[in-house]
Amino acid sequence: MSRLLIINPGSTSTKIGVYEDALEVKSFTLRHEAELLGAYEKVIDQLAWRTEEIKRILRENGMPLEAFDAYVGRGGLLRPMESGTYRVNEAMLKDLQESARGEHASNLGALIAHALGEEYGKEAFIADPVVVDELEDIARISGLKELEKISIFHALNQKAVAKRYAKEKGENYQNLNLIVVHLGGGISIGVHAKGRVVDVNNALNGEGPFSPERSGSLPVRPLVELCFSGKYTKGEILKMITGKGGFVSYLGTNDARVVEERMNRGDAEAKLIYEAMAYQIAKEIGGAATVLKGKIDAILITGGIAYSPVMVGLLKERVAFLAPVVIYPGEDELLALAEAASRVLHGEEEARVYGSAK
Ligand SMILES: Nc1ncnc2c1ncn2[C@@H]1O[C@H](COP(=O)(O)OP(=O)(O)OP(=O)(O)O)[C@@H](O)[C@H]1O
Ligand SMILES: CCCC(=O)O
Repeated sequence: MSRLLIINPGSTSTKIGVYEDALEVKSFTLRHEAELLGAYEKVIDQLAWRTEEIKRILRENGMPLEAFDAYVGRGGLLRPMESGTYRVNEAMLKDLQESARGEHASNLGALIAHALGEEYGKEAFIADPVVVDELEDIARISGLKELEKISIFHALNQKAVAKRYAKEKGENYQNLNLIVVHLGGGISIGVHAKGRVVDVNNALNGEGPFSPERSGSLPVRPLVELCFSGKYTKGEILKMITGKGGFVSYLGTNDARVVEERMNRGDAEAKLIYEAMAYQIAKEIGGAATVLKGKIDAILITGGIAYSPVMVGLLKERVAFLAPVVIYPGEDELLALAEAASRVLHGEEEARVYGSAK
C-alpha cells in the first residue's frame, strides 16, 4: 500500500487529498480569497505560500508530511504530451518555472509535489495534465496556416470519467467511442475514439461553446476590431476570453446556480443566456458526433454543472437522439491522480518521461 499526498491547485482553491492507494483517507479544500491571490502578480509567485498552506493544514490535522510515499500534483500548461503518469523531472520544472506555455493554477501542482518530494526524499508525479494531446492531424487545422489548433482541456476528469463508464459497462476504454462533455468554469467536449481524444475544443483559447466564465468561439473580425479599438489592453481582451466571458460577461456571475435562481424568478435575460449556453454545447456535441461518423457508444456529461437537472434536460432534448446520455456530476480529480500514481508505484504502468519529443 502506498500513502499518497495529492495536490490539485485551482484558480481560487487548493484541493488536497491524503490517499492510501485509491482509498481516500482525508481531503481538504483550502479556499483562497481573491484579494489575497490578487497580491501575486504571477501564478508562480504563489508557490511558497501555497506549499506552506498545505503543510499547515496537514500539521493541524496531525498528518506527518514525511509519512508519504509520493507527492502527486495536477499537471499544468506544459508541452503537448500523451495521456499517462509522468515523474516530475528537470525539463518539466524548467518549463513551469518559466511559464513557458502560459499561466495556469495547475502549473503549481508539479512544483509543489517536487518541493515536498525533495524535502522528504520521495518521488513526485503528475498525471493527465491539461495539455494531453492525442489529436488527429485533421483536427489541428485551424483555417489559417499561422495558427495551429492545440489540445488544452479537462483531460484528467474526462479520461477518469470515460474509464469509469467503460468499467461500469464491463468494457475496455480502448474499445469504445465516447463524447465526454465537461461542464465546469470552462467547458470542453472531447471525442474519445477507442481510448484517444482525437478532437476537443481548446477550453482556454476561446474555442467551442461559451462557459460560465469564458467566451468560447467569437466572431473573428469584430474581435480584431475590438483588439485595435484602443479601448482595451491586450491583458483586458485576454481576460474577456478567459475569466470575464460567458455568464460573467452577460450576467455578472460565474455561478450557474445563481443564473438558475434568476431564471426561476422570471429573469428573461438569464433564461436566454443559460439556454444559449446549452444550445452551443449541444451544437459542439453534434459536431463531435460527426468526428465519430455517428458510431457513438455514449455521451458522458460531467463537471459541476452536470449537477443541474435543468442543464442536463436542455442538453438531452437536443442530443439524446445521438446516443445514450450518462451523467457523472462533479469531478474526482484527486482520486484520478491517486489511481494514476498507484498504478506506477505498484508496477502496473510505467511512468512516462516528460521532454521526450512528441
Ligand atoms: N448543483 C448545481 N447546479 C448547477 N450548477 C452547479 C451546481 N453545482 C455547481 N454548479 C456550477 O458548476 C460550475 C463550476 O463547475 P466546476 O466546479 O466543475 O468548475 P471548476 O472546477 O471551478 O472549473 P473547471 O471544471 O473548468 O476546472 C459553476 O458555474 C457552478 O455554479
Ligand atoms: C482547460 C482546462 C482547465 C481549465 O478549465 O482551466
